[in-house]
Amino acid sequence: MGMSLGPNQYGKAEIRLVTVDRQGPVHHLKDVTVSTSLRGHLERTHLTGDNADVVATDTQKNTTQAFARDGIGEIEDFALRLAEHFTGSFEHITGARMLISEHGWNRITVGGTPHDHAFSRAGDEERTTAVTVQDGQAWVVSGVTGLTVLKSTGSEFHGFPRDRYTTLAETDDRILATAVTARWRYASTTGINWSESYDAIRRALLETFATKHSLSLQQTLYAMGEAVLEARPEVAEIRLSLPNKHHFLVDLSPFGLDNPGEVFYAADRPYGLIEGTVRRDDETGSDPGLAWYSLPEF
Ligand SMILES: O=c1[nH]c(=O)c2[nH]c(=O)[nH]c2[nH]1
Repeated sequence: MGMSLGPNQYGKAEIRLVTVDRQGPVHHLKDVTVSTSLRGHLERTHLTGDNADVVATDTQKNTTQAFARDGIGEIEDFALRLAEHFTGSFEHITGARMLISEHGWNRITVGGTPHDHAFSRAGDEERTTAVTVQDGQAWVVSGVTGLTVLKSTGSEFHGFPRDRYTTLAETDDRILATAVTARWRYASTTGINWSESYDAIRRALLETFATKHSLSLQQTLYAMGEAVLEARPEVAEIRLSLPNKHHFLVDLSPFGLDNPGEVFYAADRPYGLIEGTVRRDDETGSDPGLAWYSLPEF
């Protein structure tokens, strides 16, 4: 039977890395998880077990740790540094994908003052980036995940088709809640202030979720993506994955009580999952298939 090796990559997954900038009395903390993947001419190890072209995953981990010695900086820059190092240093490694998620820490406030070196974890929200370098070209797809939001009114859902299996009541006032996963592809990989861009995109997502009167989570998804593209010219396209965190009105009638939108059951499963892309008409862009390949949750 004829066969050959198809697309493949390998690396070290979920390297946990915490750095402390202790140059002054006020320490700065960075907490990231890095996954490295290398691609290239790797037929030999797969077909014969000859490892002459294999940069060990242990070496990838060590390199990541060593590169953090003088600080990680912006996760996008750190990922680009690593990807360019691996592709530039080994002839048979022609591509690299670095995934980084950054976990937030807040300073503990003591008597109203932020403490110099004590922190509390910021919760489930993470800032993410996926940097791909392939044959000298680079793509940056950054994002946010675990951004959990809820609005207690300003959401309706009605007008959907009814068949013999439809039981859902139409509503003109419901809770809308989701945990936003967003990933956006930057049109360029240089000259961007990554943090400023991230903060502005996050703000646009939140403000639109809050202010857009919702007739469906799909409509809200599109409006959130549109707001980001309108506000940020550096973003070529954005993808959103929005689990509909259903809040069901509890039937209090067995207790002789009405329930005018006061008491809800927050179901965790199953959940609706609304996903979509918003892109510019004139965006021909780079190779999105490549840049999105193997991203978790898509
Ligand atoms: O915003 C929504 N979109 C749907 O597609 C859907 N389906 C459903 O049961 N509830 C909802 N809500």
